[in-house]
Amino acid sequence: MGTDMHALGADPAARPGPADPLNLREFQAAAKSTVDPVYYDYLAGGAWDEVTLRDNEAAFGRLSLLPRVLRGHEKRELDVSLFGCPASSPVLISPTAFHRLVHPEGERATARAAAATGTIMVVSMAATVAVGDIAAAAREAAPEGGPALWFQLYLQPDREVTEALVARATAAGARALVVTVDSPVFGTHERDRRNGFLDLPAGMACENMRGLPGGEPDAVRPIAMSPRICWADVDWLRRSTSLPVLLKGVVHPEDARLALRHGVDGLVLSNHGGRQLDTVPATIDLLPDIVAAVGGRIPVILDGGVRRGTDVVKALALGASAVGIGRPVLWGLAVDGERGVRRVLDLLRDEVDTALALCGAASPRDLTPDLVRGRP
Ligand SMILES: Cc1cc2nc3c(=O)[nH]c(=O)nc-3n(C[C@H](O)[C@H](O)[C@H](O)COP(=O)(O)O)c2cc1C
Ligand SMILES: O=C(O)C(=O)c1ccccc1
Repeated sequence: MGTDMHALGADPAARPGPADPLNLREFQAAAKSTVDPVYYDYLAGGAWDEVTLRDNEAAFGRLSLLPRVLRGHEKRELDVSLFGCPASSPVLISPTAFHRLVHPEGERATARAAAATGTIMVVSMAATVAVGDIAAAAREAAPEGGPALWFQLYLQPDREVTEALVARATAAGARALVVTVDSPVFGTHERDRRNGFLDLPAGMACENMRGLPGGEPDAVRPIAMSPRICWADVDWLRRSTSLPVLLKGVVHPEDARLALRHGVDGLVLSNHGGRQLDTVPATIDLLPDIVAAVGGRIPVILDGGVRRGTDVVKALALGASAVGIGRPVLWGLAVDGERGVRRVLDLLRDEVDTALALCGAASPRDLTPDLVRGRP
């Protein structure tokens, strides 16, 4: 056959076997059959009735793509650069807690896959491996420098603690700080209540929280979610670091405008994968209003429900600079460790490449809002 139908299978070692997942949803199904059901519920679940959880994915399905034809390009260029960090695709790894729940190597394996594929990884403050050790694993996998790690944090009521966390992330080489602002309290996950999943199993801990100021040298401090956190804390952080500061979880256009006024460098448009306030709209439905509020002054990264290359193309066309994926990374990690995460990232990158070509686009820059239609 003259077409490149099976390009994915060109390397026999990488060729999927008959049972290998072929897309991100099949990775979820494969993970479901191997992960302890209590942990699966923790990862897959959302808050209250899980309306937002479902809608994040469903909303992409309500949008259509209207491709352009005869645009005469040879190859696609998927590379992007965000805050001076080059990446091989506009898909980055959103921060998720507790990777060791599904794989003994935990965040180390995820970081190796990110490094090997040229993907920006946002390390969670609630990682089960310390950020310095995650960075070391990434360096081993891509000794020539590799892609960036960013660090996600919840501003702690005790500023000394936040300062120490920022210092650790900075020392580890993190290139940006992603401050999650949608969690003044922790959302209610009824699946976890039903299952009695309240804490990490013995032998696992939030390693970034170990040995912080005000505690015993080896003690792990609980992560505080504090309703007292306000814009003054963002101003303080902005002054206390030279790293780019992004806010994750801004969904109201007025807050996007406030973020600009407070000198924030970027936004992650996120509803926390439907895990915080339930019934918040799907992020893809909010994107046009947030992009309009920001007016191109800072990048907007979207996460929530991205499962296909067409989802990525829709978000980019509507003005996102990049997208993040949360759960699919955990599914890959659960199924096959580093290799599984690599496969998830490669599959999605290939889908984006094909979807771009089919839209008549040579790069994300060619994607414009007129390519996206609401379904009648
Ligand atoms: C198991 C799990 C843990 C998460 N932990 C964090 C976290 O520690 N910090 C954070 O800002 N967001 C966290 N998130 C939210 C993700 O960063 C992201 O917003 C969300 O998963 C995106 O949706 P998706 O899973 O549909 O791709 C978590 C999500 C999941 C599923
Ligand atoms: O589960 C989550 O979504 C999450 O954000 C989190 C935050 C702190 C600790 C564990 C998980």
